[in-house]
Amino acid sequence: MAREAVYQQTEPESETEAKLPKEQDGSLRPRRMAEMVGQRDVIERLQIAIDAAQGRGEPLGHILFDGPPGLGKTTFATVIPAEMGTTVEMANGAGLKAPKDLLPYLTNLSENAVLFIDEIHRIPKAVEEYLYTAMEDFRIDIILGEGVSARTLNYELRPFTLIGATTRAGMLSAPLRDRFQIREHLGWYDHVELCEIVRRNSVKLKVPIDDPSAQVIAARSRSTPRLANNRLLWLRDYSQSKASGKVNAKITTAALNMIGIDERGLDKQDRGYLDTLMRVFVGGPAGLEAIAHTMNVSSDTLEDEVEPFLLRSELIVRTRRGRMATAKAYEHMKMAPPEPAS
Ligand SMILES: Nc1ncnc2c1ncn2[C@@H]1O[C@H](COP(=O)(O)OP(=O)(O)OP(=O)(O)O)[C@@H](O)[C@H]1O
Ligand SMILES: [Mg+2]
Repeated sequence: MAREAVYQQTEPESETEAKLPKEQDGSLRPRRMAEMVGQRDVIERLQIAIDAAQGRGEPLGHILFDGPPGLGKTTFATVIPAEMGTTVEMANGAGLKAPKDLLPYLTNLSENAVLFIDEIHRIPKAVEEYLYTAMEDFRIDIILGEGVSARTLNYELRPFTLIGATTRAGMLSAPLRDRFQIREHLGWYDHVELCEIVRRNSVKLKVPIDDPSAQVIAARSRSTPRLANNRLLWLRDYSQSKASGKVNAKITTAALNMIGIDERGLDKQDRGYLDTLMRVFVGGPAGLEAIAHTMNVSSDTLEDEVEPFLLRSELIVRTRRGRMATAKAYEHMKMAPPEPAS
């Protein structure tokens, strides 16, 4: 069961568990921009900005990355400081509950260093307001005391670059969003790019993968590098324990079938969603909350992690009255569509 949680990214039960799937492939994370696969246009624009900032001896403008989980936001936030030859402080929006939580990060930053705030949409308004002056003027105003005895201390910060990452760009307030000079949306990876990531990482992991096996993994990784890495890590374990270290397309397919990942890359949770929508709600329309309650998972998880891929694969559609399963979904799940109401 613990293994399933790692490889399949099922609904995390706690903060620590939530970190597990992400840290698992830490050793596979590219260290430099040149090691990254895909996102060519993003990389090209960033390289221009980095060159220009370095030429001027100034910090890079603040950067906001948005996009679905596992596409490289944190990776960019770690390779950019490496390219700049500077250091990075890592914070998480969920941990910055009050302005005082932000202070140690801001005051620790060395000149032109990077502050990375992951899940930046989760910072509360009071913290956000501190960030405004920090981002614009490299200054923070700390209010000490209360009422009539309150006084403001102005604190000069060393120039720095804020890199924010979010899976929910729409939840960011306009004033915060507008303070980022560079905004990049990370999109899905194509089949060729995923094959390349699998191939490169198989070398790092010393898994002797052939091209057909890499294709099987790529096809079942939902256009997401993190999932490709997780599938590859599982394949390594599986082949060591079941196939004396040998890997071919048949072994790869058996390994992925065993953890419930089908030929479209859907996992148990995705199929659970389709099953709920098709069986319990007779194909829909059904509201997100109702589906989430029936499945006993949070609606955020469904909206962020399950639905984007099902929508993109045209297995479900979102209508004004709720979610509906498509004919393609019935075909994929090998279920008979409901009789049309007469
Ligand atoms: N362009 C890339 N080239 C090669 N590997 C990549 C690339 N982007 C991501 N990866 C791999 O995918 C893994 C997940 O990426 P990353 O942690 O950067 O995603 P993320 O966008 O920050 O996701 P989350 O929203 O869940 O935090 C990385 O550890 C890395 O190994
Ligand atoms: Mg991340």
